[in-house]
Amino acid sequence: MRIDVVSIFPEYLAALDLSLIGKARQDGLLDLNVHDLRDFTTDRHRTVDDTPYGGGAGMVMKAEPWAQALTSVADAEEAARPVLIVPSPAGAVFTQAMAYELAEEKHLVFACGRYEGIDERVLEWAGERFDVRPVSLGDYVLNGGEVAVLAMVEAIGRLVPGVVGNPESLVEESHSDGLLEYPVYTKPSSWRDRGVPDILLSGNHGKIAQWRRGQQLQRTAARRPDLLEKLDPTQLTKADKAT
Ligand SMILES: Nc1cc(-c2ccc3ccn(Cc4ccc(CN5CCCCC5)cc4)c3c2)n[nH]1
Repeated sequence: MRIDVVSIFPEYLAALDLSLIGKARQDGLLDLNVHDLRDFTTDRHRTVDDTPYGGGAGMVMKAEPWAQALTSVADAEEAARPVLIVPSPAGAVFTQAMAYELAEEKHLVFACGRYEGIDERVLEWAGERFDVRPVSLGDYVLNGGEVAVLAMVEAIGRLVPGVVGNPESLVEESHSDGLLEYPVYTKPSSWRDRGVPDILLSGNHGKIAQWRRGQQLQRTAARRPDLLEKLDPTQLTKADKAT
């Protein structure tokens, strides 16, 4: 998978050189390229913003540097129509389902806005060449798109085959079955007078799986009842309903 990120703060994305995603880049599993939007300006001051039409606070990102940058990255990979993900408070909320879907794509391009956002005409213009997706990380306002891109690249990248050593660990995670995950414990078995649930020390894997499922349901009911509402009834077994 090829990923291109365009930002006026390319150093913000340095964290993607580390750990799993960094190793995947070295292994050639992820071809991740970060670009400085200012490299696509033509004036001496490398201007990327200007005042908003209609007034209002702050500045808006100019369209032309984005058009130059996006054309350059689209040409870099002849793969089918790249997906252009534009972090925005006004986007569809990013979910694990979206991460799975995007992990199948050949070419992802992330446009990191700053200031008060990007001139809307860029998203309209990009529609010819890209599958344009405004995406929100959640219902809170960040100062720009970079933090959202770090989160999304990590969530998507770890689903690309070979990136996570043991694919087993991708199966039982939160949200992959529509529920929150169960609690985990490790040695010592007694820590500051706190023990580990006996069932986990029993070696009875059937009962352990049952207990873990019960914990998922209890946690989800307590912390995210909205997820329970969304559950497809076929995803709940008879035993679940007895919990
Ligand atoms: N999930 C999530 C993603 C983002 C995100 C993503 C991308 C950018 C680019 C800039 N910002 C900062 C910003 C966004 C909005 C405003 C308010 N708004 C501006 C337009 C006119 C009306 C009022 C102010 C500043 C961004 C914020 N935040 N949260």
